[in-house]
Amino acid sequence: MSTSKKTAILGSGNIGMSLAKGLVKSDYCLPGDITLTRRNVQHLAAQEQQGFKVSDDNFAAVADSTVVILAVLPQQLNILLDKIAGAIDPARHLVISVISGVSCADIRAKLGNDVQVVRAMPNTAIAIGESMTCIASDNAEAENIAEVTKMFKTVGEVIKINEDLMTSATALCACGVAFFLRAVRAASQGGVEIGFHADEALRMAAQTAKGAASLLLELNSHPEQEIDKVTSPKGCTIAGLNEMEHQGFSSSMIKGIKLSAQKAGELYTKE
Ligand SMILES: NC(=O)C1=CN([C@@H]2O[C@H](COP(=O)(O)OP(=O)(O)OC[C@H]3O[C@@H](n4cnc5c(N)ncnc54)[C@H](O)[C@@H]3O)[C@@H](O)[C@H]2O)C=CC1
Ligand SMILES: O=C(O)[C@@H]1CCC=N1
Repeated sequence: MSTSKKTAILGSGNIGMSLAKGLVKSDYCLPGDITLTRRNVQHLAAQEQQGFKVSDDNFAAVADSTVVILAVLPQQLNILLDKIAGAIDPARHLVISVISGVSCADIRAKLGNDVQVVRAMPNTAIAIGESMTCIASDNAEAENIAEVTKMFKTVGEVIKINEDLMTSATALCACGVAFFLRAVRAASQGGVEIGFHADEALRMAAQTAKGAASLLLELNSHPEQEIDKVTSPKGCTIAGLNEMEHQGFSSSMIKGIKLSAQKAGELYTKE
């Protein structure tokens, strides 16, 4: 029997589904502890087969849960909050929002001032237990922050930050998955040009990227420290690296992250 809290994930798209998968894979809870909602439940047939509860009734899903995870798009949120407001009991429910650009106060403005809200910004690597999740709250009790930390720690790393940095965390960590994947894709395309088949080039680039990230995380070192070990004098690494910098490699990554952070703050329109 599961001792986990009944959880409703409202909006089971890319991140909602990845989170559900990750929580079950890590044994945080059983599929039957989670109700997945979506407007068209036909899209959740496979998840129902796996033992998740599925529903298109957000109000009922909230009424049947104690933890409510909001995972719709920012532009879909107000309709959802209007629907569930009557089912939220501040004494019973903890609301967790993974929605970019929406503050805890924005959510309370719709659900009631007493409701405890925690924002969490995971990324899609949550499905395999490798998320970098940032969490923030302006009113949740320590016990609830601890529970959210525990939940997301089962599916990756967790850092608690100030809420005003949440849009920055979105750009660096959530959007960041796409940025690094594009870098791996570009490396593999380069690999094809210099002689490898596409599938092997992609595998080689991905494992190389994983090794590079692991060097930083496991040795606790700085990128330049590790780069210095690769760049032999008059060698081929520094030639390639400097050419990339001449073409704006670091600059384009920095500018992209700044634009994403700005955009993350503009995604939600209060009504
Ligand atoms: N995709 C990502 O990597 C990340 C996304 N986020 C945030 O998570 C949220 C969802 O993003 P995605 O999963 O990418 O979008 P998505 O479009 O894949 O998922 C949203 C889901 O919500 C469903 N939905 C919409 N209105 C609904 C309603 N009233 N009731 C039930 N379901 C409803 C949609 O059918 C869809 O399946 C966004 O706010 C985004 O900012 C946060 C971190 C990472
Ligand atoms: O692209 C987006 O808006 C969402 C938020 C972070 C990742 N995906």
